[in-house]
Amino acid sequence: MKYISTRGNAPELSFEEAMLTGLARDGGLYVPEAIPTMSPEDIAALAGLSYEEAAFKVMRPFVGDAFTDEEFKVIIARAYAGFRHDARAPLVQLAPNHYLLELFHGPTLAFKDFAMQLIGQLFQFSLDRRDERVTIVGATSGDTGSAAIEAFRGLDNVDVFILFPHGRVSDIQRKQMTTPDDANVHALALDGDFDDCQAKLKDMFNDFEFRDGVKLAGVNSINWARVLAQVVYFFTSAVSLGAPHRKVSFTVPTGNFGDIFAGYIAKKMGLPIEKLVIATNQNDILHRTMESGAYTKDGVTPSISPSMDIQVSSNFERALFDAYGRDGGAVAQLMEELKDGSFTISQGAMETLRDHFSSGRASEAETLAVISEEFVSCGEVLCPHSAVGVKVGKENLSGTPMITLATAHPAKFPDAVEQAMGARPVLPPHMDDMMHREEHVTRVPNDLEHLETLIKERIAQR
Ligand SMILES: Cc1ncc(COP(=O)(O)O)c(C=O)c1O
Ligand SMILES: N[C@@H](CCOP(=O)(O)O)C(=O)O
Repeated sequence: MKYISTRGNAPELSFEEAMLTGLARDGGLYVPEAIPTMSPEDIAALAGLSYEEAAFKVMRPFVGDAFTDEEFKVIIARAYAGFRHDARAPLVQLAPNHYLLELFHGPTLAFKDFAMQLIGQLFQFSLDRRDERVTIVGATSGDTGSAAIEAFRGLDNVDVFILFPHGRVSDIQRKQMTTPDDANVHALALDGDFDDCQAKLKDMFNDFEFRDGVKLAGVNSINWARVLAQVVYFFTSAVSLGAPHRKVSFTVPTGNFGDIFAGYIAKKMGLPIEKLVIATNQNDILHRTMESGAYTKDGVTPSISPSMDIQVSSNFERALFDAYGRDGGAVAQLMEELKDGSFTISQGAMETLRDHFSSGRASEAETLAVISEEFVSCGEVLCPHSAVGVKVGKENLSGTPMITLATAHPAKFPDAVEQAMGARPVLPPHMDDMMHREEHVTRVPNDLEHLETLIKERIAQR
């Protein structure tokens, strides 16, 4: 299995190399050269397996010879051992034909744990075997950061620097990132929004002297392994509702487009998915793009679903790559145009995108209303991101079962939930003293040179 860049001008890599490399050297994102498929019989055979067993079967073909079967099984087992629900990703019913996939039972209470816990194990295995060390820099709008810190804290051969937008994450999200006191964890509060954090991260990858000097690695969904791990729960949830004999649809609260892209990969692998619905908050660039064919940046407005406050949606590039017939030159051209704020997608590519994806948006008032309605109607307390999904999912109900992804635990966003339903959700016991823990954080300007210098100094001190 080889991995190629969406911009067509970087070396082809193995799974392990692509995982440790992060961004391709031409600025693109790695994708498999070909998507392995599963037959209806293969998919049917997932029924009754544990989450870990299903994960092995779904991901194995992508991994090639990087790990033996036994090694990969041990890695998967360790990754999910810390989840607080036996099913890992339980499905609950909200209404006739509408289901909620709870993805917040991992250690940091968001869907990011599914991939990050696995990546943490994969990195440890690879780095130990190669006797190497890396510097991970991550950009976060709130959830990726804490998941990465949890997965890599305390390791000798990894430093983790997390850039988060100062003042634009919830208090709990910030505390999750700033209270670990491990020497290899560095929380950096950047003066800017998430797009600034992600842009700086990509600038670091494109500065080859810095990148090679610190051995930069990425654990955002830039990293293919992140996307791959997220493919699994599309299979397990669909199979539990009757796939491959019955089609299902998914609605995915979307920001950086990694999660819904994982659903698209599941579909390409053979999972019978009728619709993949992109659900956006008021930062609705993806919804506007699906309607108009023009991807136009419009500034980020802070919302009550802060993890989705994104305008430059990194993984959309992977979808464009396929929609343009895997023409890396065409994608590179669009990304060049985006530097001036927008690009227009060709009619043919838009038709391909619309074959797979539809979209919707939820305003702040609609998000709050859904939190309250679902609590009253079925007792489910939604986080604001999941509520955006449920609102859009409801609008797309048909004869096909709809699975909406619940991407975070409501207790990560107590203010919004309290505003909606008048009560504050409770943190799980392992986090209940979170607000009283001491914070370790450095405020940083939105400046590449400053950030690179700081990172080099911190590494030198270790
Ligand atoms: C809670 C939550 N929901 C939804 C999203 C959006 O997911 P994606 O960026 O994969 O589109 C994020 C951020 O990634 C998130 O943290
Ligand atoms: N919402 C994310 C943004 C980064 O997304 P990623 O999937 O590329 O890591 C967050 O919570 O940080």
